[in-house]
Amino acid sequence: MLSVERLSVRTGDLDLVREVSFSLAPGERVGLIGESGSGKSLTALALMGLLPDGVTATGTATLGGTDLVGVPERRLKGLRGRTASMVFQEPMTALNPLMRVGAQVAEAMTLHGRPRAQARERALALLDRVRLPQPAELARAYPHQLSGGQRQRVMLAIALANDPELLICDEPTTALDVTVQKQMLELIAEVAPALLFITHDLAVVAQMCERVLVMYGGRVVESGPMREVFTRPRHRYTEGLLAASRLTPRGTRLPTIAGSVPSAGEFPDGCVFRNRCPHATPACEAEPELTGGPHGYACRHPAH
Ligand SMILES: Nc1ncnc2c1ncn2[C@@H]1O[C@H](COP(=O)(O)OP(=O)(O)OP(=O)(O)O)[C@@H](O)[C@H]1O
Repeated sequence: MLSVERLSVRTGDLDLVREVSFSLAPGERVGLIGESGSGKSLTALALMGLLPDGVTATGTATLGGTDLVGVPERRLKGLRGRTASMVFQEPMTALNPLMRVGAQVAEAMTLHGRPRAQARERALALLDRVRLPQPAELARAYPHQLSGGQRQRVMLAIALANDPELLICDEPTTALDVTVQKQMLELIAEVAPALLFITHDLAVVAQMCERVLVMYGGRVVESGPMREVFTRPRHRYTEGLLAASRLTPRGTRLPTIAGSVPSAGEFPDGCVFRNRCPHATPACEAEPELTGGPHGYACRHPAH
């Protein structure tokens, strides 16, 4: 569905993203990870046609047969939100502070030609879909009257407004506290038609995605099924990322998020990362034989 081939992004004669290729099938969730400055955001912005002035993309990217790279801005405006939609890290800067949030969700649809009354009605349905309480009341609020988590849900409602084929999330939960972050991730996993998920947080990617692309210095240096990349990293940079992360390969099962994570069947013996176990306690640490398992990963603790 999304097919990216040799996508490069440059400014002047400086290459910022180099020949990135990948594909993403309908319903698939792919993580894009890598250290700060590795080119993750520019890759996403290139797919959205939202690169900053002076920064250009070459190569090809098609989504459902529609070209995304090298398309004039006038055409892109009509496509954006219907092909791919994006949710950014900081919703306060993306929302209009002077406009009620319901009107902002509705505007995303009227801009694409939907009649005003219909758009208003659907805006309420979307606010409900992203599990905002009392949508009719909430629609009349201004962004500053909402919590960070609620604003991020409004952004998600806007992103979903025109039934995109692909949702791109760039660190969508970094600014949220842990409990709100978890709820938001569950919601994204549930509503995304297909997902390209950008993050620094390997634990989050392990939870959300089936496949992962690792970027380093503007290139994709490694890609593959999440489990493979995280348990048998081939690139030294990925090894370093894993070592520096909270993930340690001595674990138990991932908590289930909207059925997206590999089931115990896909992970022989429930083999995954220890810190993803919702029940992990210091007692498990004290009893290594319970966390050993045949692969060195499966948690055998009776309480789990
Ligand atoms: N407008 C711009 N002009 C010139 N260089 C830029 C521009 N925007 C980004 N860059 C550079 O391109 C590189 C990739 O940036 P990008 O924002 O894609 O990284 P990232 O992996 O998303 O990082 P982060 O995780 O910090 O958001 C960086 O070296 C950055 O400094």
